[in-house]
Amino acid sequence: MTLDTKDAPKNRYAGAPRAADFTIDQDWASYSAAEHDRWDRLFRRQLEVTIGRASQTALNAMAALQLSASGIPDMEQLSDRLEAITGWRVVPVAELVPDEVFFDHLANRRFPAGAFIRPEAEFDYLQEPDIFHDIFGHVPMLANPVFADFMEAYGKGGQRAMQLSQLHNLARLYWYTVEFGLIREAGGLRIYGAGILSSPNETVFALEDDSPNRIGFDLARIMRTKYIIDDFQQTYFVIDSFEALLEACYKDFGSVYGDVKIKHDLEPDETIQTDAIITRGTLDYFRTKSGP
Ligand SMILES: C[C@H](O)[C@H](O)C1=Nc2c(nc(N)[nH]c2=O)NC1
Ligand SMILES: [Fe+3]
Repeated sequence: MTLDTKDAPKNRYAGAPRAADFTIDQDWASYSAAEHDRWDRLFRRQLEVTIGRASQTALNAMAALQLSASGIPDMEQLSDRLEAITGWRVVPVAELVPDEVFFDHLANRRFPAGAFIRPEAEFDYLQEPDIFHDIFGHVPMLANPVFADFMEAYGKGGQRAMQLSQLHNLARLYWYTVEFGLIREAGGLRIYGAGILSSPNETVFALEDDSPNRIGFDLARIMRTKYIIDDFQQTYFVIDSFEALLEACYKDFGSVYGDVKIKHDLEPDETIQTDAIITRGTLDYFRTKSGP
């Protein structure tokens, strides 16, 4: 078994022929033994750290979708299992797609997943979403009917937000829920955000470190809150249930955008009077990071 040779392209799908909707052929047979082995090691490590920390919804869905350490999933076969549960399919793309393309796929219950797997050199951390982040992090939540409705509604909301040029506000909702969301469950706070679920260190940090704030979900507050893209989050927002999240998003966003537009943006570590503070963070991690 040969590990990635150093001159292996970082993303061998980068030049793949793509359709108008940016989808490509996953060409599952072209994955190397080294790539399948990397999936298996990522999967085993992450499953171990997510047990007891991930939302029960996500863990149940992993079993229902037969996600396992048996090599990189074939998105067609995985989609057939997912579609039978919530009507969603996973479509292969080479890399990040333009926002309007992303929203159109979500609005049609298609989740664009990167077909490439991170190179060995980026085993622990990579910036853009690869197949492990997209399938281990995002797909299980799409097997939950309520969350599946929320993601479709988000796709439709995205197209409108672009017309109203308030996409940055909606992208913050995606960031603080779909990517970095926490939920209150019987056993305490649990994780449903894909960006956390696919990161071994942030899975522990998000629930157990004293540094970050943990604040009750508030739609307009979230739309005003800037976020960090290259480190742990300084603030996590907590929903009471996926039903409550969906309910909150059935509001007319037009009026919410109006409110948000006239108020100033909030820093990622800021807390305000109206916050439902669950844990007030020490922010120590960030203070030490940014030097004495
Ligand atoms: C829209 C969303 O907020 C974000 O900007 C995007 N995410 C993604 C994207 N494209 C892919 N493939 N995966 C994403 O997660 N394009 C845009
Ligand atoms: Fe993601």
